[in-house]
Amino acid sequence: MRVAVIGAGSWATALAVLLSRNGKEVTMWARRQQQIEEMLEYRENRSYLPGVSLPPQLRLTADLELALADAEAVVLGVPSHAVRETIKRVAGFLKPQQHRLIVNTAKGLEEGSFLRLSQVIASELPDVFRDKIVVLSGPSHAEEVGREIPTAVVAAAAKRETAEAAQDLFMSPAFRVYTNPDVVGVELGGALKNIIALCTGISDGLGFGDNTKAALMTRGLAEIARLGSSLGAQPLTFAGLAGVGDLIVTCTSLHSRNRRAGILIGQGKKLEEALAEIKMVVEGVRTCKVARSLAQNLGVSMPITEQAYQVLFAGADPREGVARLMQRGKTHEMEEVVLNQHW
Ligand SMILES: NC(=O)C1=CN([C@@H]2O[C@H](COP(=O)(O)OP(=O)(O)OC[C@H]3O[C@@H](n4cnc5c(N)ncnc54)[C@H](O)[C@@H]3O)[C@@H](O)[C@H]2O)C=CC1
Ligand SMILES: O=C(CO)COP(=O)(O)O
Repeated sequence: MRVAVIGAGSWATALAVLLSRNGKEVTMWARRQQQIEEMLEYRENRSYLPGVSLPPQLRLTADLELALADAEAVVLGVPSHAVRETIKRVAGFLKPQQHRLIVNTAKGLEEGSFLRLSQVIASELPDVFRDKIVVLSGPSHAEEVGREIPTAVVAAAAKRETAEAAQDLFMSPAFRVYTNPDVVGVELGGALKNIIALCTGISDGLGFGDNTKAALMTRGLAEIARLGSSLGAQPLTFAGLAGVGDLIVTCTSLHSRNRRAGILIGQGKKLEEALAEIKMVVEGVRTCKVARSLAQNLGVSMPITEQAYQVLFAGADPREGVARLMQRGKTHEMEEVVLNQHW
């Protein structure tokens, strides 16, 4: 299968390399010609994925039409805020008979519309492409995928054959792909865990310990599942790779951009300073804003997200944010379930 990978950041590059190693004919598109020249010169994406060689057969271009010309699968690897403008441009070159798979790999929610990214993509494409949209998510840092470190992810689509087509495309000895019909849950798990990763980073930056991290991750998962379920996700999806799996990797890995940004904020840096230092996209920042508004609109309780919002956007002291979480009114661990069933 011929594949166009749209974007040339760390994740797009790792996936383009993986697909090339899988024997696919891959063309990777970057919007800046200068980045293409750098990658052509060094056969390496030194800015976003240093140390990983680009296979000789991987084609590189800044010409979007050329990238899509003979592709059958399109893999979108741009950050969430760029998904709409990018798919709008891509749409102009898509042909229903030829382009059989549209895979989104970004993790986020659209600001303003509150849409999941597969919904953003669907809204910009003719209806004939609806069943071809797949979401790829799960615990998968580019730095490790680029080095063929064993990784397992999820491909979610409304139609089983579509998810299986993505499974066949990406599956390799070091990259295992499961399918899941719960597109809503898989997308929300991937987007919302970034907020919690920022928080565990902040906790680490403040010098708190493993207990704090475990508490944030577990209670973070509870609020992810609460918002997710209220938006139509299957609760069990959050116990899978796109839920707790991605939460674990992002909250504990030093590769995580979200966690690293959080550490800097916990150490006293302003949000802008932290983002400038990380250089790559820190999706949890935008997602925090969107998730907080969504939770407020739906009447869903998300206390950790609320404190993250206060710290990121309202100038709250992170230490006070932690204190407010610890000293909230008393509650039951599984209020919705246990209170209805036993008490
Ligand atoms: N890096 C990782 O390990 C993983 C990242 N992701 C997701 O993939 C998405 C991309 O993340 P990364 O590759 O880490 O980001 P990155 O910061 O490494 O690269 C972002 C790339 O997008 C380009 N870009 C920025 N604005 C653009 C625009 N308006 N139009 C076109 N291109 C634009 C940048 O020039 C850069 O090449 C995010 O949603 C992230 O959550 C998902 C799984 C793993
Ligand atoms: O989603 C990711 C890993 O699965 C990437 O997380 P970060 O953006 O925090 O690095």
